[in-house]
Amino acid sequence: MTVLLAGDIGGTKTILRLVEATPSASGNTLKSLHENRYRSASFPDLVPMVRQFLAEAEQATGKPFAPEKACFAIAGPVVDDTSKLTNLCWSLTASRLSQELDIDRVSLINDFAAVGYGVLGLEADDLLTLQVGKRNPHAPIGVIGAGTGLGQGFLIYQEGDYQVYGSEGGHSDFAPRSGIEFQLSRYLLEKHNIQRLSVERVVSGQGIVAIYQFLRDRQSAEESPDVGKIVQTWEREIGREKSVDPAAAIAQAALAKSDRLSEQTMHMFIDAYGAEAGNLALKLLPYGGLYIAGGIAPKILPLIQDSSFLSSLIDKGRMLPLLEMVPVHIVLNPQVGLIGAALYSSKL
Ligand SMILES: Nc1ncnc2c1ncn2[C@@H]1O[C@H](COP(=O)(O)OP(=O)(O)OP(=O)(O)O)[C@@H](O)[C@H]1O
Repeated sequence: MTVLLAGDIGGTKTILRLVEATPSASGNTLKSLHENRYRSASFPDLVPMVRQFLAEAEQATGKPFAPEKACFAIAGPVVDDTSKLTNLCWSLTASRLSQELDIDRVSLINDFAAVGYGVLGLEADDLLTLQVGKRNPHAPIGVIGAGTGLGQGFLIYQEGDYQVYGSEGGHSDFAPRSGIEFQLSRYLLEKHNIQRLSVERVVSGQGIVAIYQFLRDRQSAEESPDVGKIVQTWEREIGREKSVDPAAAIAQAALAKSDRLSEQTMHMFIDAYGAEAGNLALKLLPYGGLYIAGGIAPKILPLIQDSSFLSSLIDKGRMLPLLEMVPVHIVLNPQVGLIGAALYSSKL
């Protein structure tokens, strides 16, 4: 039996989990021992957070823990086991963490690579299937997920096992497909005074707000006082810590069908999200499955199921019959990255 430490480190929150790994016929059986979540910005570095977590775990269970292996999934690029987090002033290297935390083997992986490992460890209940398709067990698997940003990754079957690859696909160009999407693209280029538009600026939480502002500014529908107030508060707080979450407010108003502008916003967002998932599918032909992860999809499930998500995903002209064969699943388990980090650490 081995004690592992898994972490999912985001710009906003970090979740840490202690896991017991027991060898079994199918590899390792993992059992969660203790878990906690922390506000990332409340700590100057990961080391004091892990020390506090281990002390809390000891207090809660009455026994001390000394993990032998650890894997941290990080929202940002990881190069040579080193990462500088995008939205935090943390600079992490596996060797320093190993030394300061006294953990033999430590690995840092990109958060979307962790989601990639995690999809291999999901149960049927963790998924909602949008399209059954025609699954090929050894074909590539694609992973895409809108949250604070837009993550993309993929898995390729090699030598009897899937190898997982992160990517920076969320930073590829937004490809408008209709008059209104071209107008949105021009609006954002001019607004931010930029030369090119990443798809992440549209397909993410910030994208929901950006689409809302675009539709509001062109007076596409009347603004409701409730949602309008939240968006205006957020706009006043630019460059400061935010006290409101306008993407959540817009999505909730759309779900409740209480605000036409929010409904139009979510319709455009979901259309663009589906289209980008389809772009990833065209590049990978992921007959092993296309997994829609990220924090947003499970929160807007009825909208995704009832709207144009799947039709935008497969509607790629002559390629439609190929994309109809791709199994498409929404990942409902928000801890898929943590599951992936635990699985990865068990193999270190
Ligand atoms: N109900 C909701 N509907 C739509 N978007 C939402 C909702 N609640 C939160 N969001 C948006 O989801 C984004 C956060 O996504 P997620 O929960 O996946 O976090 P994350 O990307 O893992 O971030 P981090 O790890 O940095 O905390 C934010 O942009 C937020 O505005």
